[in-house]
Amino acid sequence: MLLGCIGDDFTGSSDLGNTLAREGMRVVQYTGVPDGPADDDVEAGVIALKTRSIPPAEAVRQSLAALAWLRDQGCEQIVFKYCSTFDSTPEGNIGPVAEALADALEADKVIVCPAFPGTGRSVYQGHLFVRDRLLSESGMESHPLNPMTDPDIRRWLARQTRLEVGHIAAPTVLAGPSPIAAALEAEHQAGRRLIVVDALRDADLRAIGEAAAGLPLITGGSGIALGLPTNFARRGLLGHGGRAWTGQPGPCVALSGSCSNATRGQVARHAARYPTFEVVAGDVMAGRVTPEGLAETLLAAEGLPLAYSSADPQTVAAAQAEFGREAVAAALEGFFATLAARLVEGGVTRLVTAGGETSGAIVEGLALTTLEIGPEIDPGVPALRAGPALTVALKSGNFGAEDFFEKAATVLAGDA
Ligand SMILES: Nc1ncnc2c1ncn2[C@@H]1O[C@H](COP(=O)(O)OP(=O)(O)OP(=O)(O)O)[C@@H](O)[C@H]1O
Ligand SMILES: O=C(O)[C@@H](O)C(=O)CO
Repeated sequence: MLLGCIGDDFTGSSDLGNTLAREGMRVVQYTGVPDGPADDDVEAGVIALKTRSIPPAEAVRQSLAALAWLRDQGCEQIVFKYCSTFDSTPEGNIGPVAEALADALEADKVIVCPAFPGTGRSVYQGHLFVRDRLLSESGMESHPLNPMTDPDIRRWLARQTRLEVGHIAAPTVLAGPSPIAAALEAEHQAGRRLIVVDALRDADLRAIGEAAAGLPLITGGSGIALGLPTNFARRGLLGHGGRAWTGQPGPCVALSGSCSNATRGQVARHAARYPTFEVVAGDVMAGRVTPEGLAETLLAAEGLPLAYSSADPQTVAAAQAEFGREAVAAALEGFFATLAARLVEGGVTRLVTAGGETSGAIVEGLALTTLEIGPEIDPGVPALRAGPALTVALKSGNFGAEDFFEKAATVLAGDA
């Protein structure tokens, strides 16, 4: 294994796997730290953790355990993947995890770059944009778990870490790999170890990737990995891409716990065409709806049924005020995990999930240990094979076109 990756959630990990596979690496995504060694032909291993919204010390512990396994597999470079909208709170977990990994790897120039131009995320003058809006005006300011209220990621990150935060601005990035490498060195000499790097286009990310050849640790969204496979290919270290991926016929169900603007649009579109069932937070908290009962309904439904708890910010805020933010999130995630298990037991062979936390709970609930990365459904979302009779798509909240659920069902079937 050449490249070792640690993702702070499951959808984000498959987003990174998608980028690396598209760029020619043979990639496997693991759920948590594997018990045994990786297969010999794996070139990039992505360990998917669910550390985005847990206490920082626990996120650090799990990330260091992942690092130890990846080093045992021989990885010479590590990527720490977090969200392209920099999902975190003033406590963490991006800063604490990056800092711990940097210490363990003795990394003194650590790139921090959440840019993902393919989905409209760019970093300019240290500020994160989602298309033409600042992060803090993009809808992310009302995220259920980590409201992003400051678009200056240098300032946001500085609240999370003891390390000095540096910056490389767009003019240097546009000048190419050598000036970027020189600027990284200058930031290091100035004592700034976590270095936010501007990036507007894929070409910028490829240049940053080239400048990062040989760095032990790189952090960012999946875009930061765009240029890394070429570094290995140049040295003749890559084989010929992934194994052949095949789709899976059979029943398909979509489950959504994401409350992002994009997912709510996808749910609304889907509801106009297919059987759609709302999971109301208060009903779950009061036990008025059970995963077993809903599974039966979904299994009996025609077409491509969808169950969702996705709701607008006012509805989410009201549920959180009544039951507590963590309690309602845990109850809904547990509900979807059990629901998914009942659906697969009932014969579902294609499962589409929306929302990082939600998808993580479902993958854990189904005890899926390795995921083979398949074709891209929409930017950042690949089809995944989870076992001999199960394919899944784990959609990050804000990703995907309006008809994502339908599109995913088609690609999972191998029909695209
Ligand atoms: N109706 C609701 N009321 C309160 N909380 C909800 C509701 N629906 C979902 N949630 C919780 O909100 C959180 C949504 O996070 P999740 O990561 O699944 O989606 P997302 O943030 O849109 O996706 P991503 O992390 O990929 O951007 C989950 O913990 C979920 O349980
Ligand atoms: O980077 C992103 O936006 C996604 O891969 C993700 O991590 C959302 O959960």
